[in-house]
Amino acid sequence: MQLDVLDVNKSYGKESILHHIEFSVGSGEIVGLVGESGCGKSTLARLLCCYEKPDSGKILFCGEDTAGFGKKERQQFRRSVQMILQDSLSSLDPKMSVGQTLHETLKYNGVSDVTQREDKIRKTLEIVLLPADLLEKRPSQLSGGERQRISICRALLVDPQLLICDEITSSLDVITRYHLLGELKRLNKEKDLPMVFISHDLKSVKSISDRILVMYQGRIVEELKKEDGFRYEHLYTARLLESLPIDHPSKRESLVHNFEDEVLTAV
Ligand SMILES: Nc1ncnc2c1ncn2[C@@H]1O[C@H](COP(=O)(O)OP(=O)(O)OP(=O)(O)O)[C@@H](O)[C@H]1O
Repeated sequence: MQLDVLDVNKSYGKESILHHIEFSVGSGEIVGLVGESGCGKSTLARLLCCYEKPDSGKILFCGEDTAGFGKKERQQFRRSVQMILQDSLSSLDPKMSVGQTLHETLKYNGVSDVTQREDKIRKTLEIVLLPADLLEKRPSQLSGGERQRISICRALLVDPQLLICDEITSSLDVITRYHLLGELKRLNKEKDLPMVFISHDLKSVKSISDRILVMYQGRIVEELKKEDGFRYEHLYTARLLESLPIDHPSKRESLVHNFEDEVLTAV
């Protein structure tokens, strides 16, 4: 898998949102994307998934220009590039049990055999560490963390080549958040699955990413690399890092560090 974003620009009406965006995601890489609210992260995510088109510039998926995709190619692309959103409750059908939703996903993607579907769902639930009895429940009967794992499970069912995660941990408590990050990192290692990980939470982004792109007012202003200890030079990045909320008491703080260490040492 190779995703190349080449000089992408995007406006809504007269408002220019993205300016000369350029980056690549290679096989097995996790690329973090951070920036203050409104800087264009979700807009970029929608472009990456082909839900919207850039005004100019190109997005190449495995060397193919996504703008040139016909209906069939776009369908195949949407299967290959799965987006997981923050609000997992609204992305799951409230009238369907979790099991029905997962079966529908596989049916839609051409798996007509029920036994095959059951087998795949069971194996994928194991990956996200969820028990099979959750399949009977409706989304409203699950915790936020369980719903988020179901969203990840649904995305994984179709064997994606790239995951785009947009603020998927922000509504979770700190323990569930770091468990999920650990699972995503494990998946990345086991399946060589590349990800674009968008978040306001720099701690989460640093714990999971190989590289971090820093966005400011629709531009990528800096790229931080894990091998350089995510060293930054831009004043804006310093402000982003320094304005991290430290609103938990010291015991909670040390728990966060322990979980971070766990995530980092488990991989
Ligand atoms: N469909 C749209 N039509 C018009 N303007 C839009 C549309 N979608 C986003 N915008 C504007 O584009 C800008 C960037 O929005 P975007 O949601 O991409 O930012 P973000 O960095 O993801 O923000 P947040 O971190 O708060 O989610 C905002 O000013 C927003 O109002």
